[in-house]
Amino acid sequence: MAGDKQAETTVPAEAREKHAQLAERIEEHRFRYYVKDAPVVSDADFDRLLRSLEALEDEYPELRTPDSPTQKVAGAYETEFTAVQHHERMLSLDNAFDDPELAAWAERVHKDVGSLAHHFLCELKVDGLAVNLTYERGRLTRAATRGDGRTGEDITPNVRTIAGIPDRLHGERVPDLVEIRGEVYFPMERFQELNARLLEAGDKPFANPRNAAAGSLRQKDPRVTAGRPLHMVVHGIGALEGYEGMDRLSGAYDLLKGWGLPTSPHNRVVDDLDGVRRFIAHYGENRHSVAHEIDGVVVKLDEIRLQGRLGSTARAPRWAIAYKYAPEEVNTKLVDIRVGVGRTGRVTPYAQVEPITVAGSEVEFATLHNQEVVKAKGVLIGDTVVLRKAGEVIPEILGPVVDLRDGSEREFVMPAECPECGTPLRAMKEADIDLRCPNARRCPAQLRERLFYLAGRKALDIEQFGYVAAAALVRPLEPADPPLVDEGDLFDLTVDQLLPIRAYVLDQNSGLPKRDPKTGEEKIATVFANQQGEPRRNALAMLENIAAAKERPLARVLTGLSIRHVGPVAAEALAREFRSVDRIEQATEEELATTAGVGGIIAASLKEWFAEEWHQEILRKWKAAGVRMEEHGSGEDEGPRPLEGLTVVVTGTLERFTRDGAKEALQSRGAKVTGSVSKKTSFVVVGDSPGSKYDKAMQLKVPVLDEDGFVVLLEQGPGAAAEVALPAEE
Ligand SMILES: NC(=O)c1ccc[n+]([C@@H]2O[C@H](COP(=O)([O-])OP(=O)(O)OC[C@H]3O[C@@H](n4cnc5c(N)ncnc54)[C@H](O)[C@@H]3O)[C@@H](O)[C@H]2O)c1
Ligand SMILES: [Zn+2]
Repeated sequence: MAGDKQAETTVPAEAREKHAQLAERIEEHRFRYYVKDAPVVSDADFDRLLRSLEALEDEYPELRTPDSPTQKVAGAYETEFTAVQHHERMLSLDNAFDDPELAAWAERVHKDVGSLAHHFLCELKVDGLAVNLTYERGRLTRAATRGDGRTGEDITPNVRTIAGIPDRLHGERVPDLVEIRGEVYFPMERFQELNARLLEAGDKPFANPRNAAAGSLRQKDPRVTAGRPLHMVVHGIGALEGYEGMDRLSGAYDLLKGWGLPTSPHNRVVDDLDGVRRFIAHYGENRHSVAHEIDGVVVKLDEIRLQGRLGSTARAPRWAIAYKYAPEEVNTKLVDIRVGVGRTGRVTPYAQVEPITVAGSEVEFATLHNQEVVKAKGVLIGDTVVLRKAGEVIPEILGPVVDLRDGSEREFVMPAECPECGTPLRAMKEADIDLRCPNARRCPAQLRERLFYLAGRKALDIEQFGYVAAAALVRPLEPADPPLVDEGDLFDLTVDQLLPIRAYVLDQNSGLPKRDPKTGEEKIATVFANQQGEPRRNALAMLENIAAAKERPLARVLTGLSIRHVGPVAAEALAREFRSVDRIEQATEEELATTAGVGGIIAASLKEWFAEEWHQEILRKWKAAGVRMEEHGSGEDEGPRPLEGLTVVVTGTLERFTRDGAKEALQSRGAKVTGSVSKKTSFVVVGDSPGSKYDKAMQLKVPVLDEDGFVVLLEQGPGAAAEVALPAEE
């Protein structure tokens, strides 16, 4: 192609120029990534750059010269480490970003192997740094980074400090020479701690765990590496001498494991593309059940001879592909650090970032927990930061991209006063890191959060009573006096009180006013009335739902009071034991503390709560309004309690019930549900993968019910259930 003069002239100067620029940018990012261990763009952004270079080369194949960044394994740099040759080349991987790309790869494989039997080996793509270990006659003689695939950096002394990498292979048939390829990673849960330590010592924090792995391993002084919690997972074999008979890669891994190498427990051989898809889907959903970060799945042809038949390009093997998951990390700007006030007055800093889409949702705020965490992360306002959104978890900031600082960044200072009511903040106990706003009753933020919680699913479950309504009732712009100064008057609200209210429309994530996307102005609304000044339909529904909520069971009412530490589970236990708010109040701390599911901390917290005069007033007002503050008497409206007196343990996963659902079904029929099996246990209900409780039941000869037996117990009672219980055998 290079000699094709005619074709060369068809590349417009513009495209040539663009290609050169892109290539240069890519090389610069690679240098920052592989040598400095401090990239300034996210992997996703980097991949996009590389892909646009590829697209350009697809259009003008003449641009695809051997020295293009698309054609080589990145990493040929002069560094402070000694350069060493790999016996066999270390390659990169081709990527598939979606199912059609994966299918196209599988199709090519099928075509190339023809009718020969073959399997796919699915592995997790560990997000770390590639290393090559050379074992000669079973002894680790050298460890190197990948480098440009032929030549890497000698990091032998560093690698020797990693626990889990054997110095000697054991077993009988150890080869004369073997190159072991694998990934070194830094566990996510140790990452923050490392940055905190680095900052304390005046060193630069890492932006994410991958950089921490690379930076920890590529240390001039191996003692530094030794102090870092690095791990390795094996994912390939290079040169091999003096060993015959490896025919499947999966089998080879078993062999390596036997020699003492850290192989992955997650690898799986599947028969076809559908099996691959299932593996990909499974780990897409369980990405965080694994000890290391995953950025994808690597699919390999398992038959080693067929691998040889497919061969490799200059950059990557044809017999493997990396399926990439949607990135969970992005880089964005830390616009500000604000503080929010929670239901219990706790004041927590949170990050406001330039809005960005990550893992499928738009993110503008990320949690920062407390002022110590802000410090430990080493982020400054104005920094470019690495933001991570893992699954359903609240977005978090991992670390700053220090190399992009320009000096305009500033440190966050925790405010001394509540941002919403101006009360001086303080720690409630001496050792507390958390600061709180002590104005519990009237702080608009605390009251708003309490009301929102009270109306939520876990408490009184009042539909149409959302965050915007809570905010409007507590701190309207008009009228001057808010309808609610605490939750006492909630059940006495009237339409007439609602109609004149004008308020900011607040965003539930930030507690800040929402903005009009067009004008950028803060949204203000008559929340409960339409333009004619008539009540909105959902405002009327809200009032109806508030009235209906007076009839909620005691546990929900208790939960709704926002008593510290009294969540739905404790409330349930209290309601069951004491059956009315009055009796809970009259109980001694001792009695409360010894109640199953309550305990000392909750008992003390309850005593504190009842001692507060304004709490008493809430109770008086709610009672007067007709809120039910006791369980209905043991009689008609409670329903029969056919399982009264039984103690039941549920273990393992049931198909037709969630754990909570099973528990509730038992409790509502009067049974006591406990966590451990004893002689007093009436039945043990056993689902899938039950564990030690099942063994214990067998040992103590407690009747065991499977899921069908459980249904019998619920529907027909203990007598019938005993008939279908598994015989308690020796
Ligand atoms: N942010 C930046 O500035 C920047 C710069 C350069 C590269 N990068 C990132 O680095 C990656 C590109 O590097 P690459 O060329 O090494 O390609 P790659 O990471 O996409 O794939 C190849 C590598 O995957 C690793 N790997 C992990 N698990 C594996 C397994 N089970 N089996 C086989 N290999 C496994 C191996 O180390 C192998 O070298 C991309 O994610 C890219 O975004 C980022
Ligand atoms: Zn306050």
